[in-house]
Amino acid sequence: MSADRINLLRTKVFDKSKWMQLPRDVVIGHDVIEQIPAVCEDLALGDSVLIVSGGQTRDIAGKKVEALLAGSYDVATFAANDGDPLETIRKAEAAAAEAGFVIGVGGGRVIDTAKIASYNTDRHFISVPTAASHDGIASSRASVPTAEGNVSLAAEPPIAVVADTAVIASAPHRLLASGCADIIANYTAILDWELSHRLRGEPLSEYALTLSRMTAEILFKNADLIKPHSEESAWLVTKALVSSGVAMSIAGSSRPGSGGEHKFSHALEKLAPGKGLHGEKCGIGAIITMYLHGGDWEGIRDSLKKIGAPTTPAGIGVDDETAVAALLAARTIRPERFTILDMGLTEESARDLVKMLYRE
Ligand SMILES: NC(=O)C1=CN([C@@H]2O[C@H](COP(=O)(O)OP(=O)(O)OC[C@H]3O[C@@H](n4cnc5c(N)ncnc54)[C@H](O)[C@@H]3O)[C@@H](O)[C@H]2O)C=CC1
Ligand SMILES: O=C(CO)COP(=O)(O)O
Ligand SMILES: [Zn+2]
Repeated sequence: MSADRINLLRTKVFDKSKWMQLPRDVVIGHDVIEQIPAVCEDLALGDSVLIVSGGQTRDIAGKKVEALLAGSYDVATFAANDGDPLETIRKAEAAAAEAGFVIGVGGGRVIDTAKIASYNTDRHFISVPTAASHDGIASSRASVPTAEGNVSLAAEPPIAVVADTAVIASAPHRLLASGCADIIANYTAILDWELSHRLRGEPLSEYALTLSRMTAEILFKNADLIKPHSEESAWLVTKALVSSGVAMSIAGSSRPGSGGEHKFSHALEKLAPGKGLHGEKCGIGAIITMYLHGGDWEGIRDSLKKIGAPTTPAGIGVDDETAVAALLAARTIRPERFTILDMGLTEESARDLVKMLYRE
């Protein structure tokens, strides 16, 4: 190797720098919500806390967290309502600026609101999921709906995750199944990432990719064990969701967990707002994108079925024509994120795919 080439490689190696932020304390298990005061004390985050939760999730666990901390901290609360997400985030930021640290208690929307507000006000954030419905529990990204479709924003990765399996197992099974589908979608997200790497030279993180794939594999292999209202299932899925979020934090983007199937899901959210949960739509999308990649699409469909997640647009109250429109509109969502759906899918093919792959 010439001296010039060696110097070039050296420069490349020494120029490289990356900052990954990962959770410090991850506490998962039965009744661990009781350990929140100990976690806060261990991390020495300050004297005042903002607890962000939703209308329903405040009753499910938010009030409990408020009561547990009331003796030792100055506690303020914020309700992440169903209104305009950007407006909610702005208000949450104003509230976070008055507190020493932030705790998000709820589903994906609440946790995203709390983690963006924390990031923008430079506050530490603790993630307390009430459902294993999404892999944003531990990630450093937030997915926020806008008029142009969901955008992926930088967000505060949780310094701690406290996931109480008793709370999570009590949630409707649909939420757990949706979280499983969000993880199973990692398979196709990774294939899209590799495609973009080969075709466009997009940088790839081997570690993030491997962790994301391994997480999907563990869940895929254990699909038979995922049962409604079982704490063991809640434990298995929550661990996978944390691991998938860590993969995103390693990558510094949602790439390891979000490809064409997510663009399809975001397009559906625009075309049929409120129909289906996030993970449900991603799982349905992954059936088609896996087929387009030439992979085991039937395996994806069958594991979703086993877990109890929907496998057709009809399963979430969406008609086939809307699914076709979402497949075609996927390319308009985050066009810089190249996926198999950005390779010239025609309307005729989209219609054929929907007819062929979405049969009960
Ligand atoms: N930041 C990231 O990396 C990621 C973010 N997301 C985002 O997360 C959101 C999806 O999260 P979801 O949790 O599916 O939606 P969500 O936050 O809207 O929650 C769905 C419903 O479940 C209810 N719920 C939560 N816990 C419950 C419990 N224990 N019992 C009964 N009901 C309960 C909520 O009140 C809500 O009505 C989307 O906005 C999505 O974009 C999804 C994946 C990754
Ligand atoms: O949902 C995600 C990973 O599961 C990430 O969300 P985005 O598709 O908005 O990046
Ligand atoms: Zn997702």
